[in-house]
Amino acid sequence: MSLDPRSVTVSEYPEWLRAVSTGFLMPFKESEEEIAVRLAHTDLARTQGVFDGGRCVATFRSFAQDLTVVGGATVRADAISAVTVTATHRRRGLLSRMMAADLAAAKERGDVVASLIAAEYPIYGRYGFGPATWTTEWEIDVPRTGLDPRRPVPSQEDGGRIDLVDGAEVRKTGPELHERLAARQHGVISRDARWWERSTGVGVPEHENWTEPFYAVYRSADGQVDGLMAYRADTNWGDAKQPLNKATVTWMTAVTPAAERALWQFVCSIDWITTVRTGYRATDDLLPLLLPDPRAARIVTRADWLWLRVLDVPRALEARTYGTAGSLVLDVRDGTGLTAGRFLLEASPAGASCAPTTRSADLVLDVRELASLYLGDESAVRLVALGSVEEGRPGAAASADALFRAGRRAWCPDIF
Ligand SMILES: CC(=O)SCCNC(=O)CCNC(=O)[C@H](O)C(C)(C)COP(=O)(O)OP(=O)(O)OC[C@H]1O[C@@H](n2cnc3c(N)ncnc32)[C@H](O)[C@@H]1OP(=O)(O)O
Repeated sequence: MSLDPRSVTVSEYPEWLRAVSTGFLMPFKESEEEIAVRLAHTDLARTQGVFDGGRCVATFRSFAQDLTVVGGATVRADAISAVTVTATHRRRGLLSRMMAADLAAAKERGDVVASLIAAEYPIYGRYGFGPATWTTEWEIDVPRTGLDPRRPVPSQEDGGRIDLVDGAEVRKTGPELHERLAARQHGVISRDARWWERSTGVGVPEHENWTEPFYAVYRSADGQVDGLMAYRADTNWGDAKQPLNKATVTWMTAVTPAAERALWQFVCSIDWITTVRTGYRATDDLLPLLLPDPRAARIVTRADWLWLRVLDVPRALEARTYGTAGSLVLDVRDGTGLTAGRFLLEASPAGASCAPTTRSADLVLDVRELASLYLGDESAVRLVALGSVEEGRPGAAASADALFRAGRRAWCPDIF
């Protein structure tokens, strides 16, 4: 029997969902109601499966996403998720076929990039994806921070205030705050209403054992919500009756340095809390330097995060802004032919134009290296040193870095 990827029907969807669980090595526990909720949020035309007899043995889905690029504009991304091939059917090319079908449809639709969070580093480079953002998690040894436990937070001079709020308040104020973050932070992706619901316990399946976090909101002196933090705490006490509780931040959004400072110092000031785990943050997060002793924050995770695949070089490069004015000829190699070609980029801090050219190339690179350069998070000079980008003109990589690099690192706060 031929094993061909195809879109999944409504009646096949529960079996498809079971296969996703199997692929991710998780028991399948979804109730009929939970399956119906998931189905209502799934575009079956973009949900692929491979069936062997009655059994689903491969899964893949994509959905529309907006990605903030350098300068604050957004591009439409083909967000890829739920990629699995059951162990019995692996390494027969099923992922490659599902990926090819999805990327071709995304190109046809006019999506500018494709995006995903890679389970393992070696999987997606062959399809033209490259790591475009990185993430870092810290663990803070609170007694070592140098923060004075006798003082209130935020400090009286700040004028802002922190309040604990409930999930309904988070659903009300969170989306606008995220929009403000997206307008200033490249690498941020759109969140739909369901993200806010699930993050506050609405519609979370019982078997996920969700527990309500604490939500802290920071309001500036003029009453504007500039930051939100969700955290949970454990109940660890030492043998000598000392509190040794750990707070784990599940997510934190702040759009001003004052909000960032106040929320981090707040969570580090809660009585009993001796350890704070920050969750996945921007690699250049202000956090360590907001503490009197930054070494109190120890890096526990540093890893690639959002991977991109450029589908339309001119539109991708025209959407972002650049650090300086200049031009660059990029010879982009793309094994699939989706967006190969030689392009002249004429860039400036105000914007750019990009079009096919016959001029000689300044840089020769694969489309996956372009993905890593796209949000300014990788250095062309470094990629030349690694042998993965070739200079057609001496000094072209340094010129590319002057154009592409941004003042702050790219950061994607979400997983999908
Ligand atoms: C966005 C997301 O959802 S990330 C989640 C990805 N899913 C998982 O990690 C779940 C567990 N793993 C799996 O389900 C599968 O092994 C998959 C989806 C990673 C790969 O599916 P397969 O059908 O086996 O891949 P396929 O046969 O198309 O392989 C294509 C190529 O990638 C290579 N490849 C596939 N998976 C891996 C891997 N994990 N590590 C290294 N190489 C890999 C194959 O060797 C093959 O190489 P070749 O073209 O040189 O011959």
